[in-house]
Amino acid sequence: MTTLAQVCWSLPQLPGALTALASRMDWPAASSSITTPPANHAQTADFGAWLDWAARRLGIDADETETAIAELEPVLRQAGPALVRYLDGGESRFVVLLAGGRPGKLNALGPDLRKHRLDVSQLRDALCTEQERALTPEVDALLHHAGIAAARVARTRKALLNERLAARTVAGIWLFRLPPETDFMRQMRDHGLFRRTLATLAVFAALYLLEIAGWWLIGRGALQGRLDPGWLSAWGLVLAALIVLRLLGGWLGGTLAIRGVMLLKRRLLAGALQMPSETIRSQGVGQLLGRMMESAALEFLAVNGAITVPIACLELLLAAVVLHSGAGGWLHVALLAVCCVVAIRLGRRLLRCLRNWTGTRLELAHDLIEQMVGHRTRLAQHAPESRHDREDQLLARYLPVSREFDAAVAAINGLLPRGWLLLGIAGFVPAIIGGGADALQLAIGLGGVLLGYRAIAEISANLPGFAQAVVAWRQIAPIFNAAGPTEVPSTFHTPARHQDSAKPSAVILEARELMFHYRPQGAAVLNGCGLKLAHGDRVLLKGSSGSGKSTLAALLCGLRQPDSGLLLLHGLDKAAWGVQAWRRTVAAAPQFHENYIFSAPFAFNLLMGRRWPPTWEDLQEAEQVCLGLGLGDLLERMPAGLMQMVGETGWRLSHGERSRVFLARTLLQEAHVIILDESFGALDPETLGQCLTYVMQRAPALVVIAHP
Ligand SMILES: Nc1ncnc2c1ncn2[C@@H]1O[C@H](COP(=O)(O)OP(=O)(O)OP(=O)(O)O)[C@@H](O)[C@H]1O
Repeated sequence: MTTLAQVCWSLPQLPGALTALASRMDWPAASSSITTPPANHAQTADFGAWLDWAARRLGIDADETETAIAELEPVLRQAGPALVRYLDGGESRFVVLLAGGRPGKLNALGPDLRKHRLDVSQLRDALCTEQERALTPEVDALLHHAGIAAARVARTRKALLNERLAARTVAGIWLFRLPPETDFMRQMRDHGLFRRTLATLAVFAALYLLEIAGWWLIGRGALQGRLDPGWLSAWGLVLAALIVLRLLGGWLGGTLAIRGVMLLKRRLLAGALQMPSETIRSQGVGQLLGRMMESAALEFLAVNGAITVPIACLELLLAAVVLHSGAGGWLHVALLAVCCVVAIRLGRRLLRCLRNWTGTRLELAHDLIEQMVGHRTRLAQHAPESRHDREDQLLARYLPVSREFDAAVAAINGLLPRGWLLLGIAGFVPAIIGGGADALQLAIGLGGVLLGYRAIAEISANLPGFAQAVVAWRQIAPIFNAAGPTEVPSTFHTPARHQDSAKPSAVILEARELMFHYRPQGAAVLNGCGLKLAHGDRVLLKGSSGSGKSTLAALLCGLRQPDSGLLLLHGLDKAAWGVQAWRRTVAAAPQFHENYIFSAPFAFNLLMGRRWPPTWEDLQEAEQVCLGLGLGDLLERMPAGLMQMVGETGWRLSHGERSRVFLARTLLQEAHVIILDESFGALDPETLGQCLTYVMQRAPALVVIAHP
């Protein structure tokens, strides 16, 4: 039996373990090199940050999961590929899990680079050892007190420990998953979508063939007067098989849709988060919201019709084969082809109408949101009689377009299936008049017409949804394509902490000859701009409105990239740091109108730049910072204190309170450089004095943008 010691890896061996796993799994950047994790691995956050970096170097995501001990075994069985950390005599040990496994067994990659089967209970016990050890004296005391017989002590102790531990959680399991920005085909392949599509189509093809066989059995038996028990039982068997196949096809199609939608949603979310801020700004909330609503059309199609339309096309092909062998022969096939041509033309018309309708609808949605956001301004400044002029104009444009779209849908739903029935019946006329067809051929022809009717009815019902998805795709493709691989620095940097930068006079941030344009042809907003910031520096940046102060702040904190010039943080550029580490080290509070209080607990609004959920120490520090910024009174007044819901739907903070939350949020980021962009404007002189003193005490290096 494989023991845990045979498959475990030590901390220095981890880079080797991960690269071996990467090449085994064919991860997108499997050949990238990774450095050894920080020696001080007891700090979980540091190790997590290293693993996150190492996984991203190899082209994968590492998601840490925390699981209840009661659920641990099933979670471990489903986890691979994954990394599990446990403690052995105070030392961290790691197990690399591969996908798959048998009941009760895990597939683990050992240091000999071979696959081993490991009992899941061994790993579970190793993960729970520490917690079990802490509980054992208490449980033993209970057993002693209850006078449990010596022979039963071990079993009872185990049962009691299991019960006590069930609700506790275990951390240290990292699941490796392809990131949503990976090539979509690769993701579909890895999630088995191609295999499932083929299996679904194969099941439906078998289903239709069986259906035809069923007709053939019953039709031939009836026409030849041979409906004996043997024929009937064969027909019954075919019907039973049809039910099973239909259930199987439905299940396959359903799971295919759910997996497809999940992948699509992850990708869209990743794309939305990676969209350049300039694109987001230039499109406005309304348009973007409209686009995201469009994605619902794609989802609806995936769940309801993505597989139905191809299956209906398959059915149509079968109908053509059956019709060809029936009384109508080639005439029926030709009539079916005519029906398909009409369907294509109607489909194209529908697509055109839908594009117009969607464009107008999105414009309407965008306008509505603009009106809602600016409602108070409109109430105060817009003459009441002309307040709804624009809405009226948009509605006047929307109504005819909407009517045209409805007519196109009605034409497809009403005309196509019924039209085919008429054509199908007309296709029998020459055979009946000529008298060349026997009853069997007529029956086959009729079966073909009905099969074609079912397929055409299915296509017509799903065509509007299909067209909607095509149009929606044009809307959301930019979001889908915005998700791309992010640059991962070649070396790992331990997350920033105040004390790391605390060497007096050490230069933290240096900018030389920075140049920046918002538009390639426009004038430079910054030209030849330089700055040197050392630990303990306090810099006031002032200048006329529009002179580029906020732009410089955006360059320094890594929100924007300079067109030319040199920007170094602790002597390294942004490529070496990676965007995330850079932005953790240089924190900026945007101007008031660009900052936001989220509808969430007050503590979330304070600590969102550090981590969430918070540790106990985070909450204590957040409270201290609030006291330092004069928010202690507010904390006392809010019934739930730090956990009070604030924002649009919660406790409404005053202008000055908001500005101090923005200050606290930035200070709590543990950055080396703090940049405050006009953060004190809303404060009365006394509070301003208190906040400025506190910020000066706390910030390792400070840049204040202000109009003093
Ligand atoms: N996204 C943008 N696209 C084009 N031009 C922009 C953009 N953002 C800012 N600008 C322009 O760049 C110039 C510098 O803007 P910036 O916000 O940096 O000035 P500022 O010194 O911070 O001004 P203020 O003191 O008024 O806040 C301004 O002329 C502004 O209109």
